[in-house]
This record gives sequence, C-alpha cells and structure tokens, in this order.
Amino acid sequence: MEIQTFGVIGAGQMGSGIAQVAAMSGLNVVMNDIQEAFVDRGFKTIEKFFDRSIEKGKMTAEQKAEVMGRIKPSTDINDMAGTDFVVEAATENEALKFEIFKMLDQACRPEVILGSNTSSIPIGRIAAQTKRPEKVIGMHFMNPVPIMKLVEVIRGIATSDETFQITWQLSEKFGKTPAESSDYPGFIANRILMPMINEAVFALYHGVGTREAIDTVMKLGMNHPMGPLTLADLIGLDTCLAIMETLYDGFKDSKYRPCPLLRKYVEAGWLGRKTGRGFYEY
Ligand SMILES: CC(=O)CC(=O)SCCNC(=O)CCNC(=O)[C@H](O)C(C)(C)COP(=O)(O)OP(=O)(O)OC[C@H]1O[C@@H](n2cnc3c(N)ncnc32)[C@H](O)[C@@H]1OP(=O)(O)O
Ligand SMILES: NC(=O)C1=CN([C@@H]2O[C@H](COP(=O)(O)OP(=O)(O)OC[C@H]3O[C@@H](n4cnc5c(N)ncnc54)[C@H](OP(=O)(O)O)[C@@H]3O)[C@@H](O)[C@H]2O)C=CC1
Repeated sequence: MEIQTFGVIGAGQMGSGIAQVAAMSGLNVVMNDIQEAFVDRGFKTIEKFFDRSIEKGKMTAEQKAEVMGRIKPSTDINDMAGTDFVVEAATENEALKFEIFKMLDQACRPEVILGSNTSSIPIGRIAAQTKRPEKVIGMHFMNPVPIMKLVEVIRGIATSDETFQITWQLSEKFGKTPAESSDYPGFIANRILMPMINEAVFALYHGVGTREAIDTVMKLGMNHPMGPLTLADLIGLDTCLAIMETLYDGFKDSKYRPCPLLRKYVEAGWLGRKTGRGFYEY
C-alpha cells in the first residue's frame, strides 16, 4: 500500500515536528490534538521553523505555503479514518496511550500501521490494546525532530516484518537514519541518555556543582552539544520523569530511581522550556 496521507496524534513539540518532516517529504498530513488551541500552537511552531529557513535563504515563501498547505488540522480522532499510517506523539503517559490506541484501532482501516513515538513505554504493551498488534511499532523521533537525524525503530513482540520494513523505509523517506532497538523499557536511546540526565540532577541535588558547572563540564569536557540540564529542559522535565519511572518500574532496579529534585520540579510545574522554567528560566 502506498502511503499518501499520514496522521499524527498530539501537536506538541514532537508531534508538530513529525508532521513537519512528513509534509516536507511530500505526504499529506492530518495533525490532531485534543483542542484547537494546541493544534494552532503546533502550526505556529512549524511556521516559525520555516520563517527561519526563509530568512536563511534555504526555502522560499512559495515552498513554505505549499508544505503548510499539505497539513490539515484535526481535533477529532475519527479524522484518522482517511490516513494510511499514523504516529502517536501524545503525552508520555501509559494509560493515555492505551486509550488513544484503542480509539485508533476503531478509527483506522485494518491495514493501517499504528506507530508510537513513545520515549520508553514497551511497544508490546501498547500493541496489546489493539486487534492489530502485528501492525503496531515504535517510531521514535529525536528532539528537535526537523534537525536530528535518528529514528529509533522498535519492534514489539508481535510486530510483523512487513510493518518493520515499511516503517524503516518511511523513516528514510523523511530524510532520517533508522536504528533498530528491541522492546525493553527506554529502548536504546533513553536506556542510556536518561540515567545520565538523572545523574546530572542528582549532582545538582547533592550540591556537587551549580547548574552552570554541571552543564559546562559535560559541554566542554565531553563535547556534548548541550549540557544535561539544558537538554532536560528541552525534552521537558515531565517527560524525563515519566521515562525514569518506566525504567524503574520495568527493571525494578534502584539504579533507575528518579532523583527527588526532578520530581519536585515537575510537581511545581517547572517543566522546562515549554513552561518557561525548569533548571533554567526562559
Ligand atoms: C527524550 C527522547 O525520547 C529522545 C530525545 O529526543 S533526547 C534529545 C535528543 N536531542 C539532543 O540531544 C539535542 C542536543 N542538542 C543539539 O544537538 C544542538 O544543541 C541543537 C541541534 C539542538 C542546536 O544546535 P546548535 O549548534 O547548538 O545551535 P544552532 O547553531 O543554533 O543550530 C544548528 C542548526 O539547527 C537550527 N536549529 C536549532 N534548533 C532549532 C529549532 N528548535 N528550530 C529550528 N531550527 C533550529 C539552527 O537554526 C541551525 O541551523 P543552520 O545550521 O542552518 O544555521
Ligand atoms: N520531548 C522530547 O524530547 C521527546 C518526546 N518524545 C515522546 O513524544 C511524546 C510527546 O512528547 P512531547 O511532544 O515532548 O510532549 P508535549 O507535552 O509537547 O506534547 C504532547 C501533546 O499531546 C497532547 N495530548 C494529550 N492527550 C492527547 C489526546 N488524547 N489526543 C491527542 N493529543 C493529546 C498534549 O495536549 P495537552 O497539552 O493538553 O496535554 C500535547 O499537546 C511523548 O510520548 C514523549 O515521551 C519522544 C522523543 C523526544
């Protein structure tokens, strides 16, 4: 089946980026969120990116209008009925994703592949919510989506080879390099990245260094493009905490316990860039 229309659930920082790269690859896109205001915010994020590209001479206003014209807004999950492939990028919450996959299973034609951009939740568990587990897969983009080259492709226990191949090829069509991961909590990316970020928060919690010192050490000492606390603010501290909880619950190993300071920030609503305050102020 040729993929012509691509659906995205969730128009947050990841969903809007995924919609953008899909539209840039020539697909028609339906971008869905629960409220019109969130869909509008997603459109604004994409527009801002294109405006910067126009300023830099990498894109023309006509090209921008053409790509934006391929993205249709939606606040009704039943709009996914007309899509050929869907990626879910709603909040990192297992119960929420289970609900969304049950609804997608009802709304989409039986042959449609349902991908999840989850950072950490096992794909097999999400697939079990549907009557098409062989068509459920992890398609994990990195933030910021239009810039980062990787897509982590995760097979659930029931994912078919055909689903895997189509997802792999779609990642390449989006201009990305796919890498395969088995279905364990956190997959490869967050099995490695998130304990590092969590340890940076412990270093701050224990007073080993200031936020600036911790970030400077990792930036200049290890050549990371961003310090771990700056990166946590970019990812979203709620997402970082949710990933640590999934690792901790999944492996039952204390090495994955979330730092109490991370939890405190999330409880205060200090979620990073998206709320204007995290480890830094924006
Ligand atoms: C949590 C998960 O499940 C998985 C994850 O995603 S984990 C997060 C993974 N992401 C990372 O680790 C990101 C780490 N940071 C970086 O790689 C870099 O800091 C960065 C690419 C974000 C920015 O790069 P930089 O060199 O520091 O900044 P900058 O020079 O401004 O940006 C490089 C280019 O990207 C563009 N850019 C950067 N951020 C952008 C954004 N948000 N929107 C649009 N363009 C952006 C810049 O305009 C610039 O383009 P040109 O080369 O054409 O001028
Ligand atoms: N942030 C990152 O760096 C990365 C995140 N991810 C994963 O991507 C997913 C999204 O993360 P991110 O974009 O950062 O989060 P955001 O908080 O930016 O966006 C999530 C969006 O999903 C919306 N949403 C919530 N419930 C529903 C629903 N029932 N139907 C449709 N939309 C819904 C949210 O609305 P509302 O605001 O009302 O809650 C919000 O607009 C998560 O699974 C995350 O783990 C993957 C890679 C990197």
